[in-house]
Order: sequence, then C-alpha cells, then structure tokens
Amino acid sequence: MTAHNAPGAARRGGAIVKNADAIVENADAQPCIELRDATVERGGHVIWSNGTFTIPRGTVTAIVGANGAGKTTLIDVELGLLELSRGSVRVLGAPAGANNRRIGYVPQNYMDDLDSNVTVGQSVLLGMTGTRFGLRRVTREQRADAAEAIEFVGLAGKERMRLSELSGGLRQRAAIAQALVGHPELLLLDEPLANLDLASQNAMVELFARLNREWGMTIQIVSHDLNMLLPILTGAVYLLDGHPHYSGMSDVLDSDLLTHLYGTRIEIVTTPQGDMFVTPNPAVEPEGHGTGTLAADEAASFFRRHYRDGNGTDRADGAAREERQA
Ligand SMILES: Nc1ncnc2c1ncn2[C@@H]1O[C@H](COP(=O)(O)OP(=O)(O)OP(=O)(O)O)[C@@H](O)[C@H]1O
Repeated sequence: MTAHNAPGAARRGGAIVKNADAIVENADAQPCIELRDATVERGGHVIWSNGTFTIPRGTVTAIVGANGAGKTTLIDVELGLLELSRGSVRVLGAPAGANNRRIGYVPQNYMDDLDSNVTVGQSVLLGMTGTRFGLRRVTREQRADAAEAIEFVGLAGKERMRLSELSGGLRQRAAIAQALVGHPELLLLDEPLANLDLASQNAMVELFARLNREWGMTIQIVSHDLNMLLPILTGAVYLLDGHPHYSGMSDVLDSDLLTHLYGTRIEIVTTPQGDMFVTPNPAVEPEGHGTGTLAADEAASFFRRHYRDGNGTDRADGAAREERQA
C-alpha cells in the first residue's frame, strides 16, 4: 500500500500548515489512534489481546517488542487490513481503513514489491497513481507534489536514477517520498532503519524529526533500534506478555520494563552531557521475569548504539556519505 492524495488536498505548503492547525485544534477531540479492548488473531491464534490505549496526534511513537510479538500486525490493524476478533480501533477519528488516504505507509521490505528498474521519479508518482507509468493521467499539481516530496527527502536531481542504482539509505528516502506525496497526517514505517549504516540511520531520524516538527505529522515507527530514535520519540507502544500498551517515553525508559520486554537485563544510562541510551548488561541475568524470546546478544545489537543528537554534524556527514554512495 502506498500513500494517496487526500480528497481535495491543497498544495503542500498551505495544506500542511492548515492540517497542522487542524491537528492542534482537534488534538483532544480526535486522537490519532484509539484502541478499545482490542484482540487480534492470525491463523486461528491470538497474537495479542486486551489492547486499550489512545495515541495523541503530533506524537512520534515507537512500536517495540520481541520478534513475532505482533508489531507489524498492529500496523495491519491500523490500516484496516486485518480485522480485530474483539474490540475496536479508530484511526484519525474513523474506523480503521476509512482514513487510509490520510496515511502514508512504508512497509518493511519496500523493495520486494517494486521493480528495481523503476526510477525515483516513477516510484514516487506510483504513490499517487498506483501505476508505474502513470496510466491514470498525472496532473501538473501531482508532479509538483512529487517534486516537493523528492526535494524534502534530499533526492532532488536523482529523479531519473533507478532504485537499483541507489544505496540502501537513498532507496529508503525514495520510499518515504512515495509515502509523503499524499500529504499524510499519519506516517507508518515498519523497520525503516533496518539494514542502513549508522550515518544513513541518523539521516533518517533527522528526516522524521523534520516531518514531525515542520509538518506536524504524527509518526509511528516499528523499530528494534530504540536508541537511534530516542531523541525524537514522545512515546512507545510496547507489546508485553501478549498485550499492547502505550506510554510516554519517561515511563517506557524504565530498566525493569525493558528487561521484562526483551528478556535480558537492560540498563538506562545517562551521560554527563544529558544524553540517554539503553544498553544491555550481560553480566546480570534477569531474575524472575523475562520473556526468554530474545537472546542477550540479539538485544545487545538492538541497543548497542547511541544517537548523538544536537549539533547536526552527524546528519551532514550522513547525507554526504549517501551522496558518495549513490
Ligand atoms: N499472514 C499471516 N498468517 C498467519 N500468521 C501470521 C501472518 N503474518 C504474521 N503471522 C504471525 O503473527 C505473529 C506476529 O507477526 P508480526 O509480523 O506482527 O510480528 P512482529 O512483532 O512484527 O515480528 P518481527 O519483529 O519478527 O518483524 C507471528 O507469530 C507471525 O508468525
């Protein structure tokens, strides 16, 4: 699935500002996500159950949990691709699925569904027309929207390059540009940092920060790599013991909670500069709790990195490096 234009959407500059205002005005009246006693099954098995939470608009939320806990399943539920077996889910004020035109979605293996001979420009237009060669007529306004999305993600000048010619980081930018052309209010990304090097991950995180800050976009990110996202996260959905929960980051950054979630002892470390990161402590095994579904070394790789935010140096280095790789 790709993002599509919201009906009657105006040009981005005005539309986004207008949407951002609307988001602020309706923040309490219409949360982004509302789950009520939600249970979901796949293949006859309950994946998670009894999920009740509300995620406000304008937030940046991580979706975290062990492998197979049902993170992608939650995205499927929010998109209305999977019906709940019990309870209800509302997205942007309507039942799941009804507002998909206002949602941008970047699936986990974006390239799997795409012919890698497609150019950057074609792939982004695909987000509007749903056809590779634009069999449905592409309007001048749509082309301008696509150009704006391409520019925003830093791919201006690369429109004619094939996706197969791009580095993983630049391909991920193309995927995000495709999701942005519909002026989404909610952006869903499934493992957008996977398989990217550190510089490209930093560049991605900076892009998400700008979308949230400058466009007022609500963002949800399935990610194993919590540290990279910490500077921009406002909260997290965590799938614990078969139930989804949502909390603000101050509650999520609790070593006991993360230890239980990942089944290995996790410590929260704050540097003298005030930067925070989570790290496994392999010397200490969890006592009396832990799911046992995640090996300690796997958790270590999830948490090994520390995102240095603030000065923009990493971001610039990352962009330059991606340029060289292209
Ligand atoms: N189409 C399907 N039919 C039946 N079961 C499925 C289907 N898709 C996923 N599952 C199962 O649902 C469970 C949750 O899968 P899901 O992909 O949501 O987990 P996840 O938390 O995103 O995992 P990962 O971290 O490995 O990506 C898994 O046990 C998976 O095998």
